[in-house]
Amino acid sequence: MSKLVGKGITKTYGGKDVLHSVDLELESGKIYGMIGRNGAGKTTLLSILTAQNPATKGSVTLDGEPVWENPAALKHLCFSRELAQVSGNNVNTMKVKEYLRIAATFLPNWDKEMADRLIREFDLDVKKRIGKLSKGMMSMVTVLTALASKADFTFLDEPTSGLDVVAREKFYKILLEEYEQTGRTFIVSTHIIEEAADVFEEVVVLDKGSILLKENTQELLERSFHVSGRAEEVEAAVSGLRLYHEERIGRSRGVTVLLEPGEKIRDGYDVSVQRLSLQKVFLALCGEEA
Ligand SMILES: Nc1ncnc2c1ncn2[C@@H]1O[C@H](COP(=O)(O)OP(=O)(O)OP(=O)(O)O)[C@@H](O)[C@H]1O
Repeated sequence: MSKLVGKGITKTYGGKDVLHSVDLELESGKIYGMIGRNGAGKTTLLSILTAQNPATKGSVTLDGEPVWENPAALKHLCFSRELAQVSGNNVNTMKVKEYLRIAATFLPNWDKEMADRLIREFDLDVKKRIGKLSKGMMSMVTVLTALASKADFTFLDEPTSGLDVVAREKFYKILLEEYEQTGRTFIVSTHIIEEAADVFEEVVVLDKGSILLKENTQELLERSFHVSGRAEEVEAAVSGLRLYHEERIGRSRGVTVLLEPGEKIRDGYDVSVQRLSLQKVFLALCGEEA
């Protein structure tokens, strides 16, 4: 089993730390979801983990070997970021097929057959110039590049942002098929949390440049609850627990709790206890303060 390990990753831009000594271990054979608010540092972290951007401090290793300027390690990594963000004039004037031909030369495990199949599945016109593609078609090119790279650790930054709902479903279906057949590791950052929640075996929550949580998605959902009712009943039921989010309407109160081992919501109080979706857990963790 391979491990990609980031240790003490700090990134400073213009004197400001945008990543604060981040430690992160990614194991092979999992699909990770990375979620965080705008500007949390997701793209920066993914680009550092794949050695496309140097860390100001800290290290990234694959099975103990540094990845920076190390072709032996880099051939196992692929970072497919939004094409709209990387397109310079050179890329914009390229036809899709030229872009893919160049990608194939940079990615040592390129699977041409898979690329051709995905071109058909996404109905992509490879004769079109990148600059003339719609946002969704650009997303398809980046998704296709990531999947056909066959890299052991494949990072996708907002892969579904430009895709319509049909194409998004198709993307997750293909991702799961590929994962089941190959056991490759995928790290997917997304803002569209709910539709991806079932796909992510583990979820990494990044908030203001720090990792707030990295956990099996199912286990996280099993310990996350919303407790509501009359304020005094709720207070008694959750007394001693850490509250992540809180609403008050008149004499009613609602709170979100993430139970730690050994903790429980106290019995015997007149409260409603509900499970939360991943999106609600995320809102409680990264939304307004409790
Ligand atoms: N090249 C750069 N120069 C200066 N600041 C940068 C640069 N790249 C990113 N930043 C800053 O670093 C912080 C994190 O940005 P990053 O793009 O990593 O966040 P993100 O979580 O991917 O955001 P989003 O979800 O909006 O894409 C932001 O404050 C951003 O302005």
